[in-house]
Amino acid sequence: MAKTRIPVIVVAGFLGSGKTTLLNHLLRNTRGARIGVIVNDFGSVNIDAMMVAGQVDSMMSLSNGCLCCAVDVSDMDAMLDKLAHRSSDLDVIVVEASGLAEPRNMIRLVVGSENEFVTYGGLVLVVDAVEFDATCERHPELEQHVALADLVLLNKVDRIDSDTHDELLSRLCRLNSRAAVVSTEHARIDPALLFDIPERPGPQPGEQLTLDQLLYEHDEDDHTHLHDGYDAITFETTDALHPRALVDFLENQPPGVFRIKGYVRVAAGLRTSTYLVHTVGDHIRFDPAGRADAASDGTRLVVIGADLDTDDVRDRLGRCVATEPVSGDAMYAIHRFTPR
Ligand SMILES: Nc1nc2c(ncn2[C@@H]2O[C@H](COP(=O)(O)OP(=O)(O)OP(=O)(O)O)[C@@H](O)[C@H]2O)c(=O)[nH]1
Repeated sequence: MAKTRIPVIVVAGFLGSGKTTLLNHLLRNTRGARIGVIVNDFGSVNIDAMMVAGQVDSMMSLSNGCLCCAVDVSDMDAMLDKLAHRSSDLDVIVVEASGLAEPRNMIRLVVGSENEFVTYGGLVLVVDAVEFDATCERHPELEQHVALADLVLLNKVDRIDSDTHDELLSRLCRLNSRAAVVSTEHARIDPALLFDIPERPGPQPGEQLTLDQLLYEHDEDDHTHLHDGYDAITFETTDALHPRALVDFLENQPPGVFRIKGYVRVAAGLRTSTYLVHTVGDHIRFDPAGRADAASDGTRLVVIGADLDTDDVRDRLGRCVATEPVSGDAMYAIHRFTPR
């Protein structure tokens, strides 16, 4: 089967909002995922320690200038090419934009990449809960950045009261009703919300825990559970789905959804086909599933997000099941989102 493309996640946020804190948190809680990192400079990321512990698998840094201003698509491609190639075993690449970067430019660099082994994995915007109002006054473009985000981390909620918290949540929701908003302290978010956690075998009895596992368990002891802020809903059916109904669901996702992934079996004309589907925010991708794929005899989708209405998500997906014969050209709805 073709190599799965490596998602490239852009992390943006105004100066001091907590981007580096998020990156360090993800690197300490990789849960076995292999992470490649592109940052402006490694000054504040504890890269040496991470390297020694085997937490960071590959890194690229732009030591002078701002990633978004100084880099054009070919520069970004040169960095991505070093991380993502045929023999790369990375699960995800995280690009940390500098605090003044324009997220739209960063997205353009990733989406415009000609590297065939990567796919855009979404924009994570870190918002400083304490400074949001003041920053918006000085830099109104911050509101547009919120509108672009696929996942908003409302960070530093330890420093605001619950009324302010509620107000901020509704304001962010007004600015972007589509994105999942997760409130965090010190950017502690479950990495599973951002990237797939690989199913690699855990330590056998008598085996030592890796530093990753030790760090992860340590975090779990000290703080609220990382997965408190989000839901993962699984939808399974052996009935084939209607391609147009499915695409309509994916293009008009329920509020709070951040990612959708899994296998779908769709029917059109006399054919049923199975695809691997992956969405993050507005970005939808269908890859034909290989024949030998064990999961290819039905639909199994996982919908991940914050404050999801489980019944609504299941009902809407249930309504995607094809109840009548579907015309063959309905498959074009999906072909719009298959790789060239
Ligand atoms: N109280 C509190 N402090 C936080 C939280 N998250 C981050 N900080 C602190 O805020 C400061 C800025 O965090 P960084 O992660 O460096 O922010 P950044 O977005 O990478 O900053 P730039 O690189 O300057 O854009 C640091 O001192 C962090 O320790 C939080 O949730 N609560």
